[in-house]
Amino acid sequence: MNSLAPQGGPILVTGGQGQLATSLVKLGGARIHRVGRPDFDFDRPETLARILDAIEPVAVVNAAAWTAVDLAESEPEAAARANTSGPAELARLCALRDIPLIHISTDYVFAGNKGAPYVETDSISPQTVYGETKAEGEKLALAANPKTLVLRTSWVYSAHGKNFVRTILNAGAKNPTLKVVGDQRGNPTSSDDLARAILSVLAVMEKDSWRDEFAGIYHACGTGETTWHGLAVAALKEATAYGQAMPDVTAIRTEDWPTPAKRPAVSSMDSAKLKRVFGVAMPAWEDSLRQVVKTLYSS
Ligand SMILES: NC(=O)C1=CN([C@@H]2O[C@H](COP(=O)(O)OP(=O)(O)OC[C@H]3O[C@@H](n4cnc5c(N)ncnc54)[C@H](OP(=O)(O)O)[C@@H]3O)[C@@H](O)[C@H]2O)C=CC1
Ligand SMILES: Cc1cn([C@H]2C[C@H](O)[C@@H](COP(=O)(O)OP(=O)(O)O[C@H]3O[C@@H](C)C(=O)[C@@H](O)[C@H]3O)O2)c(=O)[nH]c1=O
Repeated sequence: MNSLAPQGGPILVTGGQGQLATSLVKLGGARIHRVGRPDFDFDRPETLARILDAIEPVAVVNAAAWTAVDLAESEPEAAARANTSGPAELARLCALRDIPLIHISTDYVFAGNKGAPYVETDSISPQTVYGETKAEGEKLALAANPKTLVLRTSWVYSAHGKNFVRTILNAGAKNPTLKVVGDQRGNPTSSDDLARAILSVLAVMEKDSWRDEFAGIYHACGTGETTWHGLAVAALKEATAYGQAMPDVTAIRTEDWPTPAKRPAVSSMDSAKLKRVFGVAMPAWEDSLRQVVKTLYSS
């Protein structure tokens, strides 16, 4: 993978203490300038221009989002400010300043019934408020700034922040039995891998200068697919190397774990375009999971 040249202007990363923003800070070096609330707040759109003008970035990565999938069902306006109108305004302000924008989106824009990994040209059909607000955000960001790349990722986990892997490891440490949905499939993605991919994309964009064909949608998720049950079992097995007891993990059906938001059944995505255009290959999710579990138990 390409790495970002140490010289060059600042890269603005939104998303505060979130998973991806934290990985970008950890891996991106001195050029990464992370912002979060209250300084940069999609609920207060006037903060956006203020930050852009204070930092004068050469590129922006928007890793800020409303990611509470179930809560979005009852708080659609707040979710839309973070995922739709906020990113649209950010894209508009970037366009006025001729700044490329990498905007992060999700597999939950898809219905989950294709029966094969989704490619970028497949039609979207979000089933949740979170998915709808992200889908609208993609569309408006692409329309507002001709230098927008939308990177759709999925099932993001890391040693920091709130994510399914950490939730399951905590639950497994306390309970001898767990129940996890085994009929939803997707591609687990390490936030460190996603950060490395984004840094490589930025490096190519800088080295080659902007080309119009860079703009558009890309899928960027861990290689290989599994179920939430498969991910839970793999994480818990890795943790046994660090003295954790292995609980009994039962695979259940979606209807046996009722949630306000209806998640897609199979939302796997094909990341081949990212490799084709930027030379970026996403690592196998099992290898990255091993690293994350190691980090969690060594810290
Ligand atoms: N997590 C996942 O499983 C997946 C995530 N994605 C996408 O990847 C991107 C990064 O996700 P991830 O790092 O996991 O998310 P996190 O939930 O870890 O972090 C998101 C951050 O966004 C910030 N934020 C939330 N609302 C607002 C707002 N109104 N204004 C400004 N900032 C806000 C918060 O930062 P603070 O409060 O610190 O300012 C929060 O820490 C998002 O676009 C998400 O939709 C896609 C697929 C899967
Ligand atoms: C914690 C837990 C969850 N589940 C189920 C609920 C749900 O169907 C599935 C996933 O759980 P979560 O709610 O943790 O994951 P969820 O919030 O749906 O994760 C999603 O987040 C957003 C931000 C994205 O963009 C998606 O790519 C995806 O990562 O697992 C169990 O079956 N057992 C459990 O113990």
